[in-house]
Amino acid sequence: MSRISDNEVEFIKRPQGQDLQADLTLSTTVQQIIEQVRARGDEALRDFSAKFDRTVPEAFEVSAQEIEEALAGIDPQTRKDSEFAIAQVKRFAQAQLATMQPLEVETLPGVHLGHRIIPIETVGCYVPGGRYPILSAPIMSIVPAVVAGCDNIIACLPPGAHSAMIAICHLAGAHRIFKVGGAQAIAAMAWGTVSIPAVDKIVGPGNAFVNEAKRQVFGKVGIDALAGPSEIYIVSDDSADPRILAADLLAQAEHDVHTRVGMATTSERVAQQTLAEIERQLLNLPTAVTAGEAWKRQGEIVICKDEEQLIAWADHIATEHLQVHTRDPHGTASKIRNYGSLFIGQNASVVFSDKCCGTNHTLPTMAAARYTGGLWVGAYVKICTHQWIDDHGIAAIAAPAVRQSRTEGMQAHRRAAEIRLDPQAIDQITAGQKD
Ligand SMILES: NC(=O)c1ccc[n+]([C@@H]2O[C@H](COP(=O)([O-])OP(=O)(O)OC[C@H]3O[C@@H](n4cnc5c(N)ncnc54)[C@H](O)[C@@H]3O)[C@@H](O)[C@H]2O)c1
Ligand SMILES: N[C@H](CO)Cc1c[nH]c[nH+]1
Ligand SMILES: [Zn+2]
Repeated sequence: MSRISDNEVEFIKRPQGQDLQADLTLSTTVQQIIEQVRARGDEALRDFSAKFDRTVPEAFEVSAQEIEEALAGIDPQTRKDSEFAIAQVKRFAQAQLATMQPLEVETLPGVHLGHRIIPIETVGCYVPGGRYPILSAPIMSIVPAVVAGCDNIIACLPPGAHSAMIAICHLAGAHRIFKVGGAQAIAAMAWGTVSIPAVDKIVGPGNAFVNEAKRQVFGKVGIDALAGPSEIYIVSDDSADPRILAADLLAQAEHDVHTRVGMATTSERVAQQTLAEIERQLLNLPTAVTAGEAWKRQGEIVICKDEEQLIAWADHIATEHLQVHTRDPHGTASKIRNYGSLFIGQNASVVFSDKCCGTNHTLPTMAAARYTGGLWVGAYVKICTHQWIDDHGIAAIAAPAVRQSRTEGMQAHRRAAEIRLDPQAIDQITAGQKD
């Protein structure tokens, strides 16, 4: 098992930012938003939209005419590129779904067990708005729901979102689209309001408010995972190109000042050159205000003594995106356990998954990659078991069930098993004459 601590590696740059998710007021703020939406429905949604989005839509649901206008307004090349991305995400989701098979197996003579793959009926896809209109975001949440065969696919996006985002929600296959963002959108989809239907499961990334709301409504509805501010980590040796490393780190840093970006390397030279290269590239990066702040607050470069330590450190970080830039990237990659998605070799930049190669870009952050992968078609289906048992099966399993129930003092359980074992005695068993 890989356990490693900060003092075992050498920090060339340490992150200085505080963890936004650890902000205690966040939990209380979100709890109040959820309570208000639950109690006052659409009225609360209007209040929170005015407060946090500075705009209150006339109707929360996007009308057929608004969809037509959004489709008419989208730049033709942007539409083509979005359709390309939809096709790639669909192709990969279909291939992944094909790996999930229904099961029928006879585990003992007469004991027939199985499972079915059942699409979730109603899903709510949160589409983040904010700093950039991320055109691939609706695709990543909606397309796998279509592939899974969900009956009702609801999309929520902040009221200020670019109209192209509405067009892409529609092209991706959303059945209904609503202009409501943040924690209030999550509360609305969990509890339902007059305008917004309650869903069975909520998926999709978002800011700290969105994620905290998903955490708090979990149980009332299912959630995919907590996918917060983007993260990238790179493991490298001295074969890596610091210009490429810096470009890939800054690509994710431009998302948000909370983006966590970092690199571990076995090469002191690569570490120092990447540090210098980041400062150089920031000088002419149009989004340097955000990317530079993210790098200042969250940026990290560490030196590991060998590949074994590099791998242990990567598992410790459990980042959303892990790029591997070593001489034998497949060899290194095969030894790593904790990541949201793995980018093997110099060509596999995170940007391709972000936009259009077909893997889902909604991935676990904040080290959730220790226990989950990212959003995928499997998140939109339930694997539900069933069983049927013939007389041979009863002979094999009823006696142990009777004995265990008796040992546990669960007499009603014992009777239910016993009447299968001895059907002629059902009246005596249920009358308590065989207790
Ligand atoms: N992990 C992933 O897969 C992934 C994918 C895409 C985007 N992201 C991340 O999603 C995030 C998107 O964040 P965003 O903010 O741009 O969009 P968002 O849609 O998540 O949040 C915007 C909403 O937050 C609410 N809000 C704003 N200020 C608030 C406040 N003070 N109190 C309560 N609510 C408030 C508003 O209602 C607004 O509609 C980014 O951090 C990005 O990195 C992650
Ligand atoms: N990197 C984001 C997920 O963390 C997704 C994205 C889309 N476009 C750009 N970035
Ligand atoms: Zn990105």
